[in-house]
Amino acid sequence: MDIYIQTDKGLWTGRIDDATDPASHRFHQAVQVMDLDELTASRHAFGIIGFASDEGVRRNKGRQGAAQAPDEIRKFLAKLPYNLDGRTADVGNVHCKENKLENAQTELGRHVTAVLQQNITPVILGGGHETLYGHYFGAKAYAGPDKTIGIINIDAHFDMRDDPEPSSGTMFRQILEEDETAGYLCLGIQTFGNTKALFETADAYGCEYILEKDITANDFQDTFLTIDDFSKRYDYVIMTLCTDSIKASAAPGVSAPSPLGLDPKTVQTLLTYVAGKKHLLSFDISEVNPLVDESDKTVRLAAYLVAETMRAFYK
Ligand SMILES: N=CN[C@@H](CCC(=O)O)C(=O)O
Ligand SMILES: [Mn+2]
Ligand SMILES: [Mn+2]
Repeated sequence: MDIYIQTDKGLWTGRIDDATDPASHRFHQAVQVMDLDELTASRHAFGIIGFASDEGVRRNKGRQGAAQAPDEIRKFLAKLPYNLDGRTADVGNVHCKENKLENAQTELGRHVTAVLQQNITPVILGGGHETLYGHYFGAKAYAGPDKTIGIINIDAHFDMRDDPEPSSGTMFRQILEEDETAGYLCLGIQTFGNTKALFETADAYGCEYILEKDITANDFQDTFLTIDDFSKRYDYVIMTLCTDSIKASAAPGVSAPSPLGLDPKTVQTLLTYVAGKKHLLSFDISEVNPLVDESDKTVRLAAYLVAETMRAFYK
C-alpha cells in the first residue's frame, strides 16, 4: 500500500434529484476526485484531504478505528445537499504505514501546503487527533517562517502530554516547543478530562482555554470575544475539531467519550464563527471512530459539521 491513495469514486454516491441542475446537486455530484497534482489554481474553493491514521491513538493507549473515518465521513457527506458556493476537489487519503506516524504527518503536511499554494482551502478528514500535527506542519510551511499561526482547537483535552514519542495526546506541546511564535486556544476543556498536571502544563505553555461549562455563558459573547482577541494576534489561524469535545450521547464514536461534552449545536456555532475569520487557512475534523460508533450517529454528525463549516468559510 502506498502512503497516498486516490479516493474510491464509489464513496461519493447518493440520491440524484436532478442530474443537470446545480441547485439540486448533492456533494456526490459536486465533488471531483483527483490526484494532488491535478489541482489547478483557483478552480476549486475546497480541497478534501483524508488522513487515514490512528497510530497516534494507539501510542496514546486509546481505542483505534479513526483510520477508517475519512472514507466513512465521505459516504455521509456525499448524500448532503451541496448548499455552498465554490467547487470542491477530493485529493485522496494519506495513510500511515508500518506505524511510521511521523512520515505520514510529513506527507499530510505536504498535501496541505500544496492545496494552500493553489489558493484552495484544505478540509482535512482525520484520523486520530495526531492529524493536527500534519495539518499545522503544512500550514506553517505555506505561511513561512516570518508568519505566525494561531491554532483554535475544540477539544475536551489539552493534548499536551510530555511523552517522548509523538501521539494523539502530544501535538500542542510539540508545536509550542518547536515554534515559539505559535499560539494555542482550546475551547471545551473538560475539568475531568485532564489531570491537574495537564492544567499546569497548559498554563506553563501559555495555552488559553475556555472550559466546556463556560462556553455558552452570556449567549457566547465572552467566547466570541476570546476568539476575536486570540485570532487577531496571528497572521493566520487554523482550526481543528476533536470530536470527543461533543457529549457522548451525540458522539459516542470516539476513542475517549465525554459524558458532559458540548452540545452539537454549540460546536456548530463555534465552528461557523471561526470559519468566518478572513485569515483562517484550513480546518480538520479528527477523532471520529466508526468502529465504536452507534448507528453511524457520530459519522453522520461529523459530515454535517464539515458541511456547515465549509458553508461558513469566509469568501
Ligand atoms: N487525544 C487525547 N486523548 C486524551 C485521552 C484521555 C482518556 O483516554 O481518557 C488524552 O490524551 O488526554
Ligand atoms: Mn479530545
Ligand atoms: Mn484531541
